[in-house]
Amino acid sequence: MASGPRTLYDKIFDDHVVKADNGTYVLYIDRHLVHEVTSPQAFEGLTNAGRKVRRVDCTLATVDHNIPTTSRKTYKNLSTFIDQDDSRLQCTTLEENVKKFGLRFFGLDDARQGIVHVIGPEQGFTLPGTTIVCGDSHTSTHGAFGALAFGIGTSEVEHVLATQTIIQNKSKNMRIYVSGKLRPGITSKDLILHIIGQIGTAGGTGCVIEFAGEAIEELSMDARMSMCNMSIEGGARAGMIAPDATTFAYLKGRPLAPKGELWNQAVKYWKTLKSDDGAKFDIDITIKGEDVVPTVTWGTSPQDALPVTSKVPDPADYAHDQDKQAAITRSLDYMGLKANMAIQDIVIDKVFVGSCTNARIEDLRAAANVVKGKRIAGNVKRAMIVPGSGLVKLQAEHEGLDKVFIDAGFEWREAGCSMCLGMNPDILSPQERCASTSNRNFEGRQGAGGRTHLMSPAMAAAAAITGHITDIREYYKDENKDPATAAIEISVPSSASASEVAESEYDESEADEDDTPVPAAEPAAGSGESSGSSNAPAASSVSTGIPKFTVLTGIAAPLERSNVDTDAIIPKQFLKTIKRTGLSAGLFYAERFDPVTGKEKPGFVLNQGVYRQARIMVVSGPNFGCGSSREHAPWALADFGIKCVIAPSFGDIFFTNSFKNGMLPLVIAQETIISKILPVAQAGKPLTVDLVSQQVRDAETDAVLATFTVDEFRRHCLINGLDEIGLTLQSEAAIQKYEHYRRTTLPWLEGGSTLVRPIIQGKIPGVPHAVEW
Ligand SMILES: CC(C)[C@H](C(=O)O)[C@@H](O)C(=O)O
Ligand code: SF4
Repeated sequence: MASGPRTLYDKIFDDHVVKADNGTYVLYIDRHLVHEVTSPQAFEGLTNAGRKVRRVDCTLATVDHNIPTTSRKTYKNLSTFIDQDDSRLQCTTLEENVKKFGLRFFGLDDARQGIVHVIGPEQGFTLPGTTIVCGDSHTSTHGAFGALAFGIGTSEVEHVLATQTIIQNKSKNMRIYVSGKLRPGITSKDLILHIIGQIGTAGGTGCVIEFAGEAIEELSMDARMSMCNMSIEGGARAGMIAPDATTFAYLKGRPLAPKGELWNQAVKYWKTLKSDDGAKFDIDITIKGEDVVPTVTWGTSPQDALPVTSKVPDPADYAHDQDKQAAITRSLDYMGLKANMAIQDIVIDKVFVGSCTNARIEDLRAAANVVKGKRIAGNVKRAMIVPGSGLVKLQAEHEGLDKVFIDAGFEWREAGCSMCLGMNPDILSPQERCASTSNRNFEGRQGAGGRTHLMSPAMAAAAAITGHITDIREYYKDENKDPATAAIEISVPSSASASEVAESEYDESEADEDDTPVPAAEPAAGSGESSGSSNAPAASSVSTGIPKFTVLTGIAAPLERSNVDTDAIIPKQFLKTIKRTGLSAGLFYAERFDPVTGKEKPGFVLNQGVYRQARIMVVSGPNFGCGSSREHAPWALADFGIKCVIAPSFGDIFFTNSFKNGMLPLVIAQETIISKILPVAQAGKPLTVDLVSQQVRDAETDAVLATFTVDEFRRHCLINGLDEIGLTLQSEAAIQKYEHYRRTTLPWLEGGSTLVRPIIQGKIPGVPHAVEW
């Protein structure tokens, strides 16, 4: 536990410790969000081990990534609605699992369905001071409420389902203080892109970022969510903002927020959730709010963010930094851009307003205001508005925004992840260029060969009208609009705030009359009994085990790159599986195979000679495995035969995911890698990675090239092949003790009056499943 003045992160962390052992903590998880892509293997693991979901009342599931965003007017069921076989299988598998384990589920016939990070806050499932996880990297979004929210891999999803806890090490505290005010027309999306441009995609590695300062306090909840959403793009484990009056006003009256006396108790506690004066931050950065201008990305990493008034970088200016020069050259080539061209001269083909970053009601209002009374430019082939949830869609329609968009030539879609990731039919064609409000511009992210420019909703809307990237300030000037008020010009009917729409969709008394099978009665708060319940098989603490890792000798493949994201390690089309095996075919797919012929590209290291047998990968640059939480990345490496990756640093979630699969992600100083280890790999010679003696050796000469240390608990689990779920379940008494503490100290987090009992799709009277679809 932290002593002395504590940060917001320290406070929430300390309040959730079930067990501490030498720097390794078992943390209780208050809220677990589940979606179809990262859960099938977790539920399969539970089933195989005969385990149940510990807290069905703290778990909420939906489908979002794989679903088409076409009209649901004729929707009957998931099986008939989704054409793609693998997408359909993932969705129906989730549907079966929520039935089997008795979980709450918002399916496509439920107005509350939407992107997992939009629906949690909307329902009041997300609350200040809670720990929130999801098998999705953008779980950081929920930190906007002063929650400790972070993405996890599928093995951890299984761990949370089974134990309602997670094993954690303490992250570093980082503060990004935004002083002063943002200038008129500048949004939190510009601010977060600006910040990532400054700190880089590895800037927050190993940290939890607290965003603070006047400019942050002035942001609405929707705007705060956009900021925290992208803290993962800054490499952080989580982002958070202290809860305040804005937070409480947003939450009050939400269906799952506490009510009555519990609300008062909760607010009293929530008001204590701020960093103490004198609390120590390991990294403290100040950004001047007034320095932030409309910001867009030009390249293939979120850190390639520049003011819209700038020029595309020139590799010739980076002769002093060869890594950077190579990265810029590669990005320019992929993006089809010329060095030194004005960013505003970049002509676009498509526009996507959507994603968990920017598909909330305020985002749609901002975009609608820009396009009202206009038509999209002739060169824009397609412009899509994809609301973040069914309730955002209803609200927007209530305000007439759908009509504004349709009149301007936009498509008005149903809720889902859509073109943010292209796991569904909404994708870019090769070489198409998109102005996008999403969060990732990686190669192939929105479709193989597609080119993404990240920006705010207002800027994406302006680009749709002008046909090229546009400075929103100039656009507003031409329109004689005041940028300070432009985003809210479209009137909001006072009778229907988003929370009221959300509220109207759920009536607890009606749900109580529902005939949904209820797994088991919830004990009253403070009764001392475990309040989790499930109709699934009883818990088992049998350890199923992971492959052991002791000493590994094998060929090491060299990869001279930085910031290798998990989208590159395994692209989205390979995530549509319900298995953990057979993924090597997708490993580094875009780099290994020609997209048209499917033939191997001879230039990629894993297609060359001895490296086809690689057991180890040696990466020269930092931040390997950044981005998405997909555990498919380590699964694919392991399936290929690579059990150890050596790099100067790793993306947090990839790092953890590797250990859970009996693999070793090994952090070694960059100089040592470049001078001692990489040459052996480049010569096609074998290396030995010895976890027992913590050494990397030249396998032929046995010379020690590097020594290393690995967190003791993780090393112990790897060497002995221990399954962490089995280990954690042995701490049942500590978990029950914590649950008793939680029931008595933080009662608003419990079942009973504040949390609804589990509900199954299509079973709640009063919820407009068919609405106007
Ligand atoms: C599918 C999921 C693992 C992934 C994530 O973790 O971020 C996705 O949401 C993404 O945005 O790439
Ligand atoms: S980043 Fe995109 S794909 Fe991932 S959860 Fe958000 S909207 Fe969905």
